[in-house]
Amino acid sequence: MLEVALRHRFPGPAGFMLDAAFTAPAPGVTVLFGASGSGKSSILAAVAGLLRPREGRVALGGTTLTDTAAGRFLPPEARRCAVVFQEGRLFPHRSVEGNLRYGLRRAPRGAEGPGFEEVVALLGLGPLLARRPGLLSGGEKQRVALGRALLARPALLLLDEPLAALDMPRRTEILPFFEALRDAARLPMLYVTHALEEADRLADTLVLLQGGRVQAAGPLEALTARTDLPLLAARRDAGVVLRCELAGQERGLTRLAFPGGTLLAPFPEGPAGRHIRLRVRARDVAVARAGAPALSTDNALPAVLQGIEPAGERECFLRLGIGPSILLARVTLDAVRRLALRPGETVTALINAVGGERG
Ligand SMILES: Nc1ncnc2c1ncn2[C@@H]1O[C@H](COP(=O)(O)OP(=O)(O)OP(=O)(O)O)[C@@H](O)[C@H]1O
Repeated sequence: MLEVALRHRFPGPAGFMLDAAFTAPAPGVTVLFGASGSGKSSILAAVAGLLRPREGRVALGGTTLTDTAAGRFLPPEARRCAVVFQEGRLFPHRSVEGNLRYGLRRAPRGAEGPGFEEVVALLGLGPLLARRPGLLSGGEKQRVALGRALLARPALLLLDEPLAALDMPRRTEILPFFEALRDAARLPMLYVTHALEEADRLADTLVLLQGGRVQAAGPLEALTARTDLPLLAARRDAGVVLRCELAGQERGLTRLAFPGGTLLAPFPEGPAGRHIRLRVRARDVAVARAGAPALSTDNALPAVLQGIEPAGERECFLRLGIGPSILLARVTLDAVRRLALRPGETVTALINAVGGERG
């Protein structure tokens, strides 16, 4: 378990007030998500020991890193936290291998963790070992920085917008490595981002921050199914993240199985059983009365209308239960009236998965 509770006012007449607390399972990826200036990096700095909060407690597993009430503040170098920043901060005069071996030398004696070969294979660094950082792309640099951090065998990996300096193609290229790391390393990670796509793909736990406070924290899927959190629900791409398994091809589309049903989507083919996450946007879901004629949508699933929740003046979210899974549909109040929808009844959920994004 990672426990964070901080109260800190930065100096200055209108000094920013951080007043944030959350707990998250460890190992696991905890994503701090919020707009610029919401306090994400300050929390990371406090966890790393780079910021000494006025009041607060930070603990990981059985180890208390900060406890101001007890006068405890472990210095950064005693925390076994490795940090990866936006720009990898590699040693320019050392080769990739030299940078990685530097990480290995920093590993505490007896600390468990992946070995050199394992990290090189996990992050695809083999062909780069002899190169100097100056000759690497931004994405390659970040993979090396990640490898170096891993080899120091940290108890906690802190990632401060590690993809923010990369363009979209590079991000797409490197995200699978972060996913592989999440799945392979039994390591707690605290990941700062303001990109929802990264949260969708990597988070086990999501912590939503606004103005230095935690708006909500909890499992990713549960938070994306809430309609009362403007940080998520007011977005154009508001919707639920479903954990799916690839289950073969059909009619030129990929079958994605999730608890309670399956969806067909134009998703890249992959080995059956592979786990993926799919964001099903609320505006890509509509409802029809059960037994309605087939439409152009590829997916029509029976669903229980669990609730009708406000979304602005003229629209609302329909909460749809499909087995144990929840989907949201964003529809007009007029549609609710026309169909005379009532919570508790069974409807047909029409899901246009074309717009759903891979995650
Ligand atoms: N050392 C400092 N002294 C004074 N104010 C600070 C200091 N560090 C951060 N702040 C202020 O605290 C607030 C939160 O900053 P922080 O960097 O934690 O936000 P963030 O969510 O990580 O933003 P970004 O996504 O832009 O990095 C900002 O208003 C910032 O100006």
